[in-house]
Amino acid sequence: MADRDGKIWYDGEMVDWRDATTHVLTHTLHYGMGVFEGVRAYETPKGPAIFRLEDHTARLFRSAKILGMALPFTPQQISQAHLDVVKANGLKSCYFRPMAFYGSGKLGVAPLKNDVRVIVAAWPWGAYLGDEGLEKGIRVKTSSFTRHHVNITMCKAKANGNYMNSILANNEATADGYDEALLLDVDGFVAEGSGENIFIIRKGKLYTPDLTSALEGITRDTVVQISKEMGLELVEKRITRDEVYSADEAFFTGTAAEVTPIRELDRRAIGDGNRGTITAEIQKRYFDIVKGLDAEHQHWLTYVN
Ligand SMILES: Cc1[nH+]cc(COP(=O)(O)O)c(CN[C@@H](CCC(=O)O)C(=O)O)c1O
Repeated sequence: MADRDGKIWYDGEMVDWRDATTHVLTHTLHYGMGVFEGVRAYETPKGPAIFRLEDHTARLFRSAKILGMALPFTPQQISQAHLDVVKANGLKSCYFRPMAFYGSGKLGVAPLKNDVRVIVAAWPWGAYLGDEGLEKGIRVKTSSFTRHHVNITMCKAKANGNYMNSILANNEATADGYDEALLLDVDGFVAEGSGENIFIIRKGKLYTPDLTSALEGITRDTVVQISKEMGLELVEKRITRDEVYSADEAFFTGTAAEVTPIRELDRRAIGDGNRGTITAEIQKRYFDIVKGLDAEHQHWLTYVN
């Protein structure tokens, strides 16, 4: 990634990719307290459009508030930075990484004297879990790592350090030949993927875990809206791993993962082991919306030009 061309928005300035660096004594590099987002822009008939930009910016600020970080820019400035980065790099579609971190200046646990730095980077990024995964579904393993207890770290903050838990889970799953991990909460109920929320479908009803130990996903919220428009009953409840085993369909949602079917959990085929029909419909509606092909959901799109 470091050898790319292009520009990155860094503390209010557009800098060359290679110059977007930080000191090795950057506080967040040592202690992991920072906040970030994953946002996507898609190519639409009216040019690039950023999906639910304001919602992502709002979550970035919510995450910072939860951690007690004061961001040195307004939400409007951060949202505008996304638009500027697309233009500066001439991107038609992309994945954004806005991130706020404590700079160098003082090491020691408390970052009180460290300035907060902010970047917005963007690059082309295809299917997070692979094109084949989008079409045929992915193989998932229940992780031996438990999702954080809600009072050990702040699960509603999309915080850099939270992702050590996700990395451990994802690394374990992929090392064992799976595509992604599913994490259980401290009580053994399904929480979420290492970077996604999860839905299951049984007898035509949609179920998703309540948000106790999971990130409040924007894609999850989009799918909740889509399911209502499809007339599907949606139940938010505690879900056990064997309810996933017994499901007719299952899928992950996330900005990076989009809507990725799960064809297998722990070597149990979900349904017939293929992308389910309801999943396929939700996935199609999702992609029509993000690609500007759905007139009813233009309010979720911020057009760059
Ligand atoms: C733990 C977690 N749970 C749920 C979600 C879904 O949230 P949303 O994108 O708002 O629907 C994400 C996003 N994971 C982001 C980071 C992936 C990565 O860093 O790699 C993403 O999908 O961009 C998570 O990281």
